Amino acid sequence: MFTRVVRLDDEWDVPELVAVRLLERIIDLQARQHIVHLCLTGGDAANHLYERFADLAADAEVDASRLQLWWGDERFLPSTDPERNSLQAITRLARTVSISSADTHMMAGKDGRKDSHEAAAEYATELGDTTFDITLLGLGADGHIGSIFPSHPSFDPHTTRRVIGVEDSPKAPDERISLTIPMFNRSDEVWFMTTGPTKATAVARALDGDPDLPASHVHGRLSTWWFLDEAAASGLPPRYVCPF
Ligand SMILES: O=C(O)[C@H](O)[C@@H](O)[C@H](O)[C@H](O)COP(=O)(O)O
Repeated sequence: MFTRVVRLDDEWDVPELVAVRLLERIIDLQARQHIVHLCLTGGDAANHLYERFADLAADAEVDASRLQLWWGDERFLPSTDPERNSLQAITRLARTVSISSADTHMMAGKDGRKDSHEAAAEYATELGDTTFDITLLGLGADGHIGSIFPSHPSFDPHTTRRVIGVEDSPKAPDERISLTIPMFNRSDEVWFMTTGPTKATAVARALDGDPDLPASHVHGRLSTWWFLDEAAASGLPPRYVCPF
């Protein structure tokens, strides 16, 4: 297992580069296995990626029927709420990727459910023994990933649970659903996409292994990639960052 840090010299390059690499990896994986399982996330960096990926996928040989989309976390809102991570991703990807509902595994919306814990239990059942080929993650300025926050009950690197309900989230909305750190770590590859100066300290602390940050505990079974722009990489020692 290895970690690689890739620095790009312009914020807008990160979504573009990750989209190109993601397309290449999916095509490469689909040449070797029937189904590719992707675990997506929410946030601005992720949404910019989905836009770029849709641009590229229009002319590429991605077989959407052999692509299963999962989510690492979700905002616990009514299923039609446009603020939901899954709806923001699908709205962008479906522009050119013919995703069928059978291949998208969205975390449940509020819609009459008691709470996020009920929705988390449903997702754990749907997951079964599924593991992901690639998990995409953003990074909060506080070092959160998915909906796992520092100094918060959601943050337990040793839990045996795979999916949890999250209350009193420091990032709105206050109720969420999230895969746990051990579940993220069952992914073959974990890709972090992070841009902007507000993330520089969290990036440096995570790559330095600060145990108080959830991001420090997340690693792919085979590889972990950090795709950073200049500003997000600005807190790293020169030895750490190799231009792509
Ligand atoms: O609900 C969300 O937004 C995501 O679960 C969250 O984990 C996001 O990925 C990070 O907060 C980074 O978000 P940005 O890319 O917008 O900074």
